[in-house]
Amino acid sequence: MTRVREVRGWEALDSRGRPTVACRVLLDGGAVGLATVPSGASAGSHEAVELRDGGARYGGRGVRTAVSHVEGVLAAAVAGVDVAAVDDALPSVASPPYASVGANAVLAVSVAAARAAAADAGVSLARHLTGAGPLLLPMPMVNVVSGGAHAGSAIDIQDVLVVPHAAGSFAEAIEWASAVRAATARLALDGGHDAAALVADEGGLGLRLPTNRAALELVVDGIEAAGLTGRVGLALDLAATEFFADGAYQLRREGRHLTAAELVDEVASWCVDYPVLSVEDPLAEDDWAGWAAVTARLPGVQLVGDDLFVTDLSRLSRGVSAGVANAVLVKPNQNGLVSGAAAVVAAARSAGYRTIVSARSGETEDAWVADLAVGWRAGQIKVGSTHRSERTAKWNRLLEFEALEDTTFAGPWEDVT
Ligand SMILES: C=C(OP(=O)(O)O)C(=O)O
Ligand SMILES: [Mg+2]
Repeated sequence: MTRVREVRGWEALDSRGRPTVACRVLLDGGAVGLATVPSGASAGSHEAVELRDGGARYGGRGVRTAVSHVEGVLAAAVAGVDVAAVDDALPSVASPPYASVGANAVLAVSVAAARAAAADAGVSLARHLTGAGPLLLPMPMVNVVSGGAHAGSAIDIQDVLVVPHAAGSFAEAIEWASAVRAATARLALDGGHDAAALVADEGGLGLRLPTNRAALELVVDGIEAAGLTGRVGLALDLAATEFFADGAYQLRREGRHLTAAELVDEVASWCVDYPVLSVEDPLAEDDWAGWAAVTARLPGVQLVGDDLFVTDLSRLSRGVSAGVANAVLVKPNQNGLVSGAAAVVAAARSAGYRTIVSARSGETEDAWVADLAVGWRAGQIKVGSTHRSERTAKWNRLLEFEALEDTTFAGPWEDVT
């Protein structure tokens, strides 16, 4: 048993230039763990609650109050506690959704403690979580074209991503994704798009295209131009909650207002016309009926609940009981605790749902989410594009594992146990 000696917190910056919570946990014996937490733009309303200061600083987005809770009530709750039991002690101060202390404060302590425990054991966080045996590297989903809240609504849907499903290694998967992004960017420039406006929040191409379908078409053309047809497929994140308003799905770029049934028809037609392997949040976060309809309609497609499940056990079990979706996006800051997100991974796996560990659109250079994806044997990971350092930090962490450790690479859509 190694006890927590000290918890410190401070305000750092994320990739959108907004404040975020950073934390250092120091253990008896000298091991330390540091962590900075990310932040979403298309956040679900059922997520654990970020605490922001309000007022004038940083447009109200300061996190000094959350930091004061890190160094105050949260530090007091874990002082002298076995580092392995930190996640059990944190909820004694506040319970989900952590509105009083801030899930950004709670997660910072939780991740820093997990890192400190790994450091104390002399291993990486991934190794600490996964135990002995080869590390399982996840199949990446890589953003190529961005829209929605990540790209000034250039298109309505949020992400058109690629899945290099035939790649034989993680490094090859990233190389292929990079080739597709480069080819897609070239096609966009040839088509007259403004190079200066290209890079969106997650490093994807923020292209003002006439329709959503045009974005899929362009990336498929990029796959072909890169010579990777049949080896790289598409994944979509509609983030449909963001364009659901007044009882309809508002595709503003196209001037169309769709019912859930019409949107399901639209998505189903994309899945017929393009090599779509995975669709995230095709319906809004509380549209359980629409979700049931899309699940019945597209049994062969990976259907991922992000805003639907918000890395929450009770929402996931409602989905499992209703037979809704077949995969869960796992964002630790939606939950608030590393152990809470791990429990969602375990529950998903026992229900036969796939798991995709995900970063947020507001990130930092910190790469702990890559360690969690490996440590939990999640099978898939989504952290944005191959551009912007807060994205490459995660890919580079996985490339480092592949270069230096005994690893296996998650095959295409391999069911991981
Ligand atoms: C990463 C995502 O976006 P955000 O962090 O803005 O919620 C997502 O919706 O999957
Ligand atoms: Mg999403």
